[in-house]
Amino acid sequence: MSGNKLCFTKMHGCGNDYIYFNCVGDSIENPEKLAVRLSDRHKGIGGDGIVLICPSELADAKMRMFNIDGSEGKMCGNAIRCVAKYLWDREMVRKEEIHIETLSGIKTCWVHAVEGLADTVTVDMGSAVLAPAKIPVNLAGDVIVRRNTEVAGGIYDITCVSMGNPHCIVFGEDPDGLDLESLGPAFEHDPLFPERVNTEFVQVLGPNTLKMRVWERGSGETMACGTGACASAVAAVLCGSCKMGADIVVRLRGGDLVVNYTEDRVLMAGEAREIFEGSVEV
Ligand SMILES: N[C@H](CCC[C@H](N)C(=O)O)C(=O)O
Repeated sequence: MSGNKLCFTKMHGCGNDYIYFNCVGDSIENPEKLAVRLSDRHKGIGGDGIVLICPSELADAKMRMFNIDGSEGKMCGNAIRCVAKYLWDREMVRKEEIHIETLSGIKTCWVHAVEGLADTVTVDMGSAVLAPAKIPVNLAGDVIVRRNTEVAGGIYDITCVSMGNPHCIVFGEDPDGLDLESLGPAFEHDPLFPERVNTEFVQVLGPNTLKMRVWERGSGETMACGTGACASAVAAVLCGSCKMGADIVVRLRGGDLVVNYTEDRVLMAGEAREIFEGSVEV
């Protein structure tokens, strides 16, 4: 540890909680290592990873996020809503549209405020990417939709979508009955996915309503995954269970997200919550 103290803000979106650092003034050395140490729920602050809010020459701010294992995610749906809230609440950015640079491009956020503070945020998550090579997944074909595949030590019908990060969606019965501790890593580390994968286990509850559990690449099971909710909604439309252009409610362990998938973009809306601030020796 360098011995200096850094201020942080603990925030979550549907229970997907991260430790946020305002790097507009400070830079952080070795965020990969910091993510591992501070995410520990017993010896650290506790969280699904860390998020750096950095200056950007292309947008209002730049978001970098690191999973519990220190790997950097290219996009994070729950975190980007919290970054928009952070910028709005502190009057760092008070605009109708807030543009945030990520490793998967610049995303646009719209803040919905209650008594002057951001309550929910809508994000234009960009287009869903379906080409296997761009997800990436080592399977042939134009798209992977309910493809019967040998993976994770069994045979599953999988659908693969990228929302700037890789997702594998498995439809079935109530996911609460699944042993994610063994199933999750088996998918995450299957050689089918050269960059590993986030895996969503989804039950169709009714028209435009899904129930989802997720095993995240680099973080394990989380209470919610924004990009995963988007990928699951896209997959459900591709499989004919949900309608393109409809508001699809994705029920996650930590709360609900609403996703609207059209040909050219995926919109996601959900809560963004600030829990506490603190300082930590880094
Ligand atoms: N574990 C993901 C990043 C976090 C995504 C998730 N927390 C979200 O809200 O989108 C990855 O390595 O691709």
